[in-house]
Amino acid sequence: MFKKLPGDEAQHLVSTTPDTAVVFRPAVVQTPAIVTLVIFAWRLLVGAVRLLWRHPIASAVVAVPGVIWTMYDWRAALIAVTAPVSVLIPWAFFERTSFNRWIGWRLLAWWRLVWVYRRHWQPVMIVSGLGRHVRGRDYLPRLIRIRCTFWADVLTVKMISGQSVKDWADRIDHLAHGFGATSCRVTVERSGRLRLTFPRCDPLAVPLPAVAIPAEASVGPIEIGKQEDGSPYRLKVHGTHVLIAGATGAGKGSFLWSAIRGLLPAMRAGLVQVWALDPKLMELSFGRAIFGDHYAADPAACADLLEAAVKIMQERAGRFAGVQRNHIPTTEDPFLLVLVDEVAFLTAYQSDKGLKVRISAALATLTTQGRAVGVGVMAALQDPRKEVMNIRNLFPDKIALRLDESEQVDMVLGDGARDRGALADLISPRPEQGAGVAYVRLESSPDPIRVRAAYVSDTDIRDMAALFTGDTTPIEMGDAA
Ligand SMILES: Nc1ncnc2c1ncn2[C@@H]1O[C@H](COP(=O)(O)OP(=O)(O)OP(=O)(O)O)[C@@H](O)[C@H]1O
Repeated sequence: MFKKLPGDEAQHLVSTTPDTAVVFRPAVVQTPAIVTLVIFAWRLLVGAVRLLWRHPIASAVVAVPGVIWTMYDWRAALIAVTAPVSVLIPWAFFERTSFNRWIGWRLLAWWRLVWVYRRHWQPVMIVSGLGRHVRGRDYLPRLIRIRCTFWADVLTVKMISGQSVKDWADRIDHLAHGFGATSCRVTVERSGRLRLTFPRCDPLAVPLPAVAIPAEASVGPIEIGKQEDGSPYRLKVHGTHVLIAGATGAGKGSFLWSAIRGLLPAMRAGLVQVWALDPKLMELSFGRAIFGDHYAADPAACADLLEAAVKIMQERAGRFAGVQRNHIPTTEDPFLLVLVDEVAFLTAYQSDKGLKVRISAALATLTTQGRAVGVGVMAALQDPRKEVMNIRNLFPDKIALRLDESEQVDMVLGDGARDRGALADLISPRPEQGAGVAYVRLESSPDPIRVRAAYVSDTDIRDMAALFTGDTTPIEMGDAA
């Protein structure tokens, strides 16, 4: 009835645990020496071919001088080694960027692969639970490729069949500490393959000066600052709504002012109007001249301004219906951006119930219907809890600056954002290091990206106001306020 297995059952097994597995001592088969030798020779051959295939350049670096030495003499081999080195050293010193692109980052990637990732791969995978050790065999995710950039190691990994992205996202802490990095980000490359990013340094640790005012009038995307890979970070404001959340002093103002700065030429050309709601009377009042009549600070004036924006929106919707589905900014129908600093002052913390209802209704109407007709809302707030901001899900694009608690990250950026590496609660509270640093999650991508907004100083704002009000022709404003 039972199939007989090779080997002996271990006798006299004493256990007090009822479900102890039955242990078999494996049968020992004597292998002839020649078979073992053939197996080892075959493995050596396969290993050599794989080495040549995977690392042709490294193999050539070692093999070519050896071959020259054998064919000629050691002097020829020495020349073969020193000639390229005498080219590489000046190249590395004087043309660092191209040297790194072609040689430096590849060498570093190889070194990091050998010294960090391959060495620690098995223990990190097993201990974190991403790999399994079953009956003496390791089942590990495969490390397919490693690429180094100036700030991070980027690994391509093939998951074990049956694993999910969440399995990895839940273990970013294990991975980061296991491989000696401060954090780890997980993104999906394609089905079954993940990209893990381990930062080696923080390229956003230094404050950025304000971005130059664009020469051309444009409604965006507006250059706000930098991304981690050094490329400019551009924020879309036309055709969306943006929610900016951050603890006090996190640098919300730099996002608001960088957006205004980028839109300034378009404002001068009459293609954009920025309406400012400044209930704290601090942030936006500084450049009040830029907003003209479309500035409100006390809650009643804020409600009026928002309702005026709703009116414009509805009038446009009536006119555009059946004629056009997307808004194109013109001087007749400019893009209208409603900026709200500390929106909770107008909603959750508003003691006048009537005003609170009017403001909440106007904001909800603008965020649900405004983007197709060229009305956008950009709102900043400190506390992202639902009871404080119950319409936060109506903002397609979200920005999380430094937050006080880890739970707030998903409240702002949406479910799973923190697991994927948006560690907004760990952004440095030191202004020079962390103010303006944020994780952005766009409607179009589930992967949060880390950016830093440029700092628009008081002098920059004063210059912007002077530029806007100085030699410009007055801009046609809507009949609000
Ligand atoms: N992008 C930035 N780069 C460097 N430093 C910045 C940046 N943004 C702001 N700071 C610094 O951080 C300080 C606080 O910034 P800011 O007032 O914009 O924060 P906030 O989030 O608006 O705070 P609050 O909600 O209290 O108004 C600024 O005075 C400035 O010194």
